[in-house]
Amino acid sequence: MNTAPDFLLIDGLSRSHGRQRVLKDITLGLPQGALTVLLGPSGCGKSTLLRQIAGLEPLDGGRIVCQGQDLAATPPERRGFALVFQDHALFAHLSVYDNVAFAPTEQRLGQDEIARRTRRALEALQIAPLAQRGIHELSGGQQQRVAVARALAAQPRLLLLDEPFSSLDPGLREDLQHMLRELLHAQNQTALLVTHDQREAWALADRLAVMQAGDLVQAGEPDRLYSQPATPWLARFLGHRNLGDRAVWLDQDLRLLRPGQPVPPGGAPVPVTLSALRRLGAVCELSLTPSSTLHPLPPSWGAGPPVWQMQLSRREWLALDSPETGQALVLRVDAPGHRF
Ligand SMILES: Nc1ncnc2c1ncn2[C@@H]1O[C@H](COP(=O)(O)OP(=O)(O)OP(=O)(O)O)[C@@H](O)[C@H]1O
Repeated sequence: MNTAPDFLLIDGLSRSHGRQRVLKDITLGLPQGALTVLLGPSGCGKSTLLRQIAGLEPLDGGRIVCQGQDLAATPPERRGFALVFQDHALFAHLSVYDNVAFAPTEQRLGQDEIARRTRRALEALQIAPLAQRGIHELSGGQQQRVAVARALAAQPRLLLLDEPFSSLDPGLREDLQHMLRELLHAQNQTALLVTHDQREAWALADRLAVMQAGDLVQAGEPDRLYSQPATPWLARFLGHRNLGDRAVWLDQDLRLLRPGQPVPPGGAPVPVTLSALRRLGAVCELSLTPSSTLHPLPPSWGAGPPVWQMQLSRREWLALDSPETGQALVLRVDAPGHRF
């Protein structure tokens, strides 16, 4: 659990366009050094909130407090925030390298530090080979990566990212998400990233905030939102589908077996930890302890090779990505001893 004090407090923000209430009394803290992901369907108000934090959109109510200081009178350029919006806004007359080196140079850092930060950001975004190119010689996706690298190299007080990887292919996007997360942590960078892509949110978020139609539905640790969604809408949005009281049968690759499906050959018992499940593309939470294991069923439970049954201490929610559909399946698992 993150106990660091909030770096930024969004306190009761609202915004309307005509009769449409785009933001309804949003309150959210951004912890120092953490990446908070703001997730929600298209049009729910994410970008509006980001723009308000940046100082580019008026507030109809509420306040934004950064390290104890109300930002109402602080113009965007004095906030010390870096923004990556969907239009990139790169310096067209500068090379890729000079775009990324721009902020460290303005900050009058030493030559070595400028070069180090610039190189690190270029490498993280996998654009070092493009360093000497002009901006007009880049694809849209490459420009997007330059924009992210430029913002990272600035090491701002707060990094604001609006759908920063939207133009990229899925494979590259996943690589860059991984690199971004590593670099943000290495820099202890406080950041807020907006996306409507759930995979991106799960890959990146230290904290997750989900919006729906101008409301902040829930914010907190991603696993907590997943296992204890605050509203039925959020449960559905996150992919929960209750399959009822059924036994959970898993093969050694943690694939779900349907009733009656032939049991594949088993392997060694698989220790189940949250991180092991996540590596396998699954999410499991609530009170599954790190020491929980999958045990082979005793032979009396059926002929044939062993399968694994998850031993759980009490009623749990178990969510696994279905390899067939790519959708998350959530199963309610009853206590051991209960025969399904
Ligand atoms: N200048 C404006 N005038 C009128 N309505 C606006 C204006 N800007 C935004 N809106 C409306 O406010 C709502 C929220 O827009 P916003 O861009 O914040 O959503 P979003 O969650 O970021 O969406 P997306 O993921 O599609 O970018 C939308 O219904 C949008 O049409």
